Amino acid sequence: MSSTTNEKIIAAKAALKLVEHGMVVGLGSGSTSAIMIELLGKACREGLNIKGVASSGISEKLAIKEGIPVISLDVAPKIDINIDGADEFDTKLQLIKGGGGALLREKIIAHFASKNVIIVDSSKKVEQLGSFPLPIEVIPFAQRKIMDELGQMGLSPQVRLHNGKEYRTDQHNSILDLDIQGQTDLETLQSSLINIPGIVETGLFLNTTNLIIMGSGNETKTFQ
Ligand SMILES: O=C[C@H](O)[C@H](O)[C@H](O)COP(=O)(O)O
Repeated sequence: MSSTTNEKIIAAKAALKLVEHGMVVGLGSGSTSAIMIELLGKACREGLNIKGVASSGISEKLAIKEGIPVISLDVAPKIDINIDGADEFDTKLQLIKGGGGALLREKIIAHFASKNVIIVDSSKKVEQLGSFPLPIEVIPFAQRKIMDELGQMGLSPQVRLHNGKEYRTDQHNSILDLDIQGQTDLETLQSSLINIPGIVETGLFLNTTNLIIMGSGNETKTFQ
């Protein structure tokens, strides 16, 4: 097993301790969240009584396979805890997410969750966000014009591809990956992007996270 995978498992095991009987749990997306879902599934099979709200079709399928009762956000009375991964984080608990294209539902769940816990391996910690291109979800109808505007803003948008075709999200939208290196005012960047009609959401998670659990070697480090 790679040291990165080991760190993801260590972080997920630490997060599992925060999940209590009766909770509604937000299920993140990506490889670290998949490890979390597998751990939750095992705990459910051993008697833990929780319900999950999935942030992507892939996570929903995995959760069902693992035996976690999955409910839709609409019928969830509340989300007690949301456990998700990240592509980058800084010590101000700001994140870039969406490497796997699930940023929109992830952000919706993060907004409605009482507590947001991010689990990561140590490669995800950065001084300043932006080495990882920022994913944004856009309506395909407006994609070309949005790309022109983002190009003028110096953000070098790239259309995300999958198997040689344009990638589509669970909502059938496109993902553009932006170069935000050197951008220090992330709140303003978020506002500028979200104010462009046709941009549905961005992968900047600036004010949602309560706790980050990072696997570091054989230990965990926390940021809160
Ligand atoms: O869209 C995907 C999500 O934001 C993931 O949580 C993020 O890409 C991190 O994924 P991983 O745990 O595979 O590094």
